[in-house]
Amino acid sequence: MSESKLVDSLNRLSVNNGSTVASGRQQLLRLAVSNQMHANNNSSTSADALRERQERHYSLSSDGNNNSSKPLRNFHLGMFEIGKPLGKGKFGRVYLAKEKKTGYVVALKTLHKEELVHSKVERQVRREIEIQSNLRHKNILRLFGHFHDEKRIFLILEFAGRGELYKHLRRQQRFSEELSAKYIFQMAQALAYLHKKHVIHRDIKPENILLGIDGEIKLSDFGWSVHAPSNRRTTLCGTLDYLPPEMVEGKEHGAKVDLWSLGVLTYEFLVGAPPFEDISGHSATYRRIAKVDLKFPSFISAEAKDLISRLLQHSPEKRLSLDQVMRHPWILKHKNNWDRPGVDPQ
Ligand SMILES: Nc1ncnc2c1ncn2[C@@H]1O[C@H](COP(=O)(O)OP(=O)(O)OP(=O)(O)O)[C@@H](O)[C@H]1O
Repeated sequence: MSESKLVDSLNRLSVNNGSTVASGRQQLLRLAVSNQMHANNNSSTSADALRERQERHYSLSSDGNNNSSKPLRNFHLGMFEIGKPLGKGKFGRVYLAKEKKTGYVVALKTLHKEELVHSKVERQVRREIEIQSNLRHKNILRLFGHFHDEKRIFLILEFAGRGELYKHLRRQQRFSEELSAKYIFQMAQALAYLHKKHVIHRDIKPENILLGIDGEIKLSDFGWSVHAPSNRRTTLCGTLDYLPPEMVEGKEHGAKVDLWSLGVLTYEFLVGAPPFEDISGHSATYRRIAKVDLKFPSFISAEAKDLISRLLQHSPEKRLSLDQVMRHPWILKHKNNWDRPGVDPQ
């Protein structure tokens, strides 16, 4: 199908054609709820059906062998009813879509091959697909499968009903200590799962986190992630504000980079801006990171300061472990209040 025909079909099939932004959001939440009800009513859920189909037809192995992730002619565009665009990525749009057979709602991400080649990121995308499709955790966005046509690659992703966490943060400016603690605990659980599978994410930031229908964290964007054996990793990647000293200084790095970024994330949730941001430019930010030039506004609690300072340690070995994060007094202090109405952003 050509791009214009696809857009045409989008307009005709739009799940939410012509409605206002507010009612659009409600509509999306309803769809996510319908996914959940679907799941509750069937012993074998639609998500399971999608996954089973994927697993039967994609013999993915974790050995990093590229041939193993070649899509067979299983999924194709005709299997989906395409709905409204959910957002725009660097290499194409993301659409709401429904698998016709099961009625299961997913997010379909399109990547234009030509643009991937032009930006020299084909290997990165292949790695993202290989890594993400092997992950199963409630706080990690599922990649059910992928397929391609002549011009585009399509990723079949779990639909995150409450959208980007970044947007909620910008709208609220900063999160309460309760909500921040809840998110950081869920992030620590997701990272513990990844690290156990020897995967380092390396690009943790609010823009790469989505929220599920119950307001739960869905870590996404595995474009910079790597399988972490014992070899050196010195590629400079990630967003400046979240880079740990060892990467700024071009040294080898391991899973502890994600612990540093978790510290930056905790700070940004509570303060509304990352800790080493410097408007005078990149080299000033680099210098502040290398010096761990950390300052707290007065409204941050002593427990939160303690956790952040123990994560933002220059030396990777000195950073807290994920287990220690999950058992930290700041987390324990707020744990009982997480299910209280009014904690989650609306
Ligand atoms: N699974 C999803 N569920 C709901 N909305 C999504 C989903 N995936 C993406 N979106 C929406 O689409 C937007 C763009 O998608 P995405 O974040 O993947 O693009 P991107 O930031 O350019 O990522 P990449 O760097 O991988 O290209 C997001 O900001 C989000 O609003």
